[in-house]
Amino acid sequence: MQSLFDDGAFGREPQTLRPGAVHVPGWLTAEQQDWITEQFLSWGQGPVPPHSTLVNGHPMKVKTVCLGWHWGNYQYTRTAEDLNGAPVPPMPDWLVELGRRAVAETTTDPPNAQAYNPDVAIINYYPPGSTMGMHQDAQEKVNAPIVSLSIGDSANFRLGNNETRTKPYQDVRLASGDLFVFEGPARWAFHAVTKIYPGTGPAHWKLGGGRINITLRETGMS
Ligand SMILES: O=C(O)CCC(=O)C(=O)O
Ligand SMILES: [Fe+2]
Repeated sequence: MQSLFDDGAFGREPQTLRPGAVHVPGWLTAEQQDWITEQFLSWGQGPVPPHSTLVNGHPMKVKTVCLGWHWGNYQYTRTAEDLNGAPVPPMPDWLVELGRRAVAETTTDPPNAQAYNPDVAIINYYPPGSTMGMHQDAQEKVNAPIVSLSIGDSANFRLGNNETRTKPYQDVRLASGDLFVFEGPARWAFHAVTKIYPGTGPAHWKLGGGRINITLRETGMS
């Protein structure tokens, strides 16, 4: 596993959409994507099962599991209060390290990377045809970066402005293995996933269809 995430395993050029919003295509190798997919399958075994979080009283189309903290009822808790009450598994060290490396490679503010200590991972599975509406990641109490990793079918990711759910926004296609980081002036950007492109995932991918997205965040809570 150590060698799987060694120096040299990463390498594509970052593309800055706007200050603080950086896309790195193909950041994860096929082997890393497969390994993370195996972890995804084990996270799905519980103790908190993949579930549809309620947003504005409606179940989201994505199925979610969390590490570190549970996200539900617009708050972070250590147990899944809105589901089975089970404690959330801890954040694995390798995921914290991966997040730090992601920030180190994309930030314009290098001390950010050293200081980055994500304590929650939200792992979403998008079934074919699903979407996620415009929202801000707003339940965190600190300004630390959001690190997003995508595996499986490609998606249209919409990066909006910081104030409204409407234009101006920019669309970017996130493919399997892509990294997206939003920090600093883009940290509180509204964003959405407007489309999953069926049949675009890697041939080797164990899940076949759909998409996994992992976001790493700092809650600012203890
Ligand atoms: O799936 C994505 O690319 C974004 C996910 C997201 O915005 C979230 O989990 O809050
Ligand atoms: Fe989000």
